[in-house]
Amino acid sequence: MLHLTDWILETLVLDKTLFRTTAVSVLLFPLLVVLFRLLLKAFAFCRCHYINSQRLRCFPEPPHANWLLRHAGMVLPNEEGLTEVCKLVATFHQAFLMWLGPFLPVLSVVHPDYIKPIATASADIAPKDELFYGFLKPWLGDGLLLSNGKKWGRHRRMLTPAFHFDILKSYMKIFNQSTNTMHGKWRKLTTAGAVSIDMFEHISLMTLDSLQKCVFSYDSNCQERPSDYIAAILKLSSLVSQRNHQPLNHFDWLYYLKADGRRFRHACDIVHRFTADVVQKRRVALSQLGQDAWLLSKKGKTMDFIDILLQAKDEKGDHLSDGDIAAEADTFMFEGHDTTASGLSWVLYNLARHPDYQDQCRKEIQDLLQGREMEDIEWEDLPQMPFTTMCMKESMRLHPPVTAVSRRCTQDVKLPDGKIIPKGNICLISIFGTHHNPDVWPEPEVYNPYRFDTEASQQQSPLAFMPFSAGPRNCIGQNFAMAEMKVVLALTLLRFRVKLDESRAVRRKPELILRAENGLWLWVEPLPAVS
Ligand code: HEM
Repeated sequence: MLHLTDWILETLVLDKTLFRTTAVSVLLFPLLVVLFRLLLKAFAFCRCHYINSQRLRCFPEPPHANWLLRHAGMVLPNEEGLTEVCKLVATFHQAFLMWLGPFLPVLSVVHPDYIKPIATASADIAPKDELFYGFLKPWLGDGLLLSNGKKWGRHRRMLTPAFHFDILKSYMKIFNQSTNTMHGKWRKLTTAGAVSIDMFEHISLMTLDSLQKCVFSYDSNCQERPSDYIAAILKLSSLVSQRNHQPLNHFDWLYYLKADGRRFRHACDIVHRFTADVVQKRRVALSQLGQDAWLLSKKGKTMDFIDILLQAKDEKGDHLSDGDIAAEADTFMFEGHDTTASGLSWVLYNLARHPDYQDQCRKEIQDLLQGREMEDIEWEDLPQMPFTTMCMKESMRLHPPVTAVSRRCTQDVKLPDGKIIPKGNICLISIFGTHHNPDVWPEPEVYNPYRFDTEASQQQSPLAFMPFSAGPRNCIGQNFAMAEMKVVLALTLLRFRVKLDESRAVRRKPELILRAENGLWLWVEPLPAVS
């Protein structure tokens, strides 16, 4: 009996041990598999990284800041950072490789010959890289700026007619009106004489006002009284710029826990609600009236972007969805306001630094408008201000509103000297670097509008000057922007003189667009009307 009990106990103990051993091995096996897979992945990653690093060795590298961070933090988004870029470009005339930490190489390209194969490659071979634009996604969705592949191609074809000259022509009245509103404010501010004004603040509001009218036919009167929608766009632009420079906030889960993340969500909601509302109401009107009656109702009125996008059709005759139209409208509002405001603020700054050129522009515009009853700039006037246009271009060379665009090569890209950019790498097409490259533009820091006279321009590579980028993904709004900038600049110089405010140092600040730290302040002095 005793013997039997012992046997049972022994068996039980044995079974328990066996059970434990089996349980451990059942758990251990998948763990080992996972570990093995991770090891394989790490090995594959190291191998790829090694091969990629070897292939990238043909590109020169500036000295590392330290062995771990390598070049990270070497080019900061401030005045010193831009000075550093100029030094790098003066040393490496075509391209240079920088490592943002041990594993992320970024090839900066600063010469037209090197830029050509990347910028003109098909949008599939050199798509946009998300690293620099990712934070805009919750706001702009799959609009033209952020989409890639087939969707981008279809939308680009459908949206191109929206920027046809016939359409842009009808926006001239809006550009004149919005400028007049801004100047009305300046007149009030300068009743007692010249005052110092932050160009960015005033001009950004004015470009937003214009865009809201061109995109939605909506007059929020935002230049004179606060508008929730416009405040939300300004908030979103500044939050995205801040987030770019705060590495911890790059993690979505952390960012949206913080106050800034919540502010971002709230501002996105305001913007999306406004856009969706306009699109929906317009869609209802179109379906209630029918295409023909709806078009008839628009006769004699300005067709805004929403109207044009509602009618846009692809090759199969399919229309854009409401969501697609909203994303494109939000993209135009974002991409069109700060860029144009930056271009305008910097040209006024450059003309304030060069009063002789400012006078020459003013004379050109006075001659153009001489004897006219209305002080309006007409569509036909735009080609009639060659010197003013040269000054604008030279300003966008020296202070490009967008300083760089990024691409990720999905195939090896061959450069003219035989070097290869290996597939998978990020290329930063440095617009600022190219515009400041002494090999491309002698004495690059000198503001000289004559670089853009007809003869000199013909001798330059078309990629030496590319404020609007180049190739298939260039700026779709460049003619819109040039027309608006010419109207605003011409009317401003006609009515005001701008001078440097020596008490406030101007320090450049490359964010999503090129700004000035603490604003760009100029003295604005009203001019007597010329009869
Ligand atoms: C001075 C003013 C402007 C400058 C300097 C400028 C510059 C640029 C640049 C450099 C790009 C290329 C971005 C990239 O490749 O990552 C771009 C793209 C774009 N721009 Fe502009 N822009 C200006 C005004 C405008 C305006 C007024 C609009 C619309 C109303 C606009 C709409 C767009 C859109 C939708 C894209 C994306 C195009 C695509 O990827 O197919 N831009 N812009």
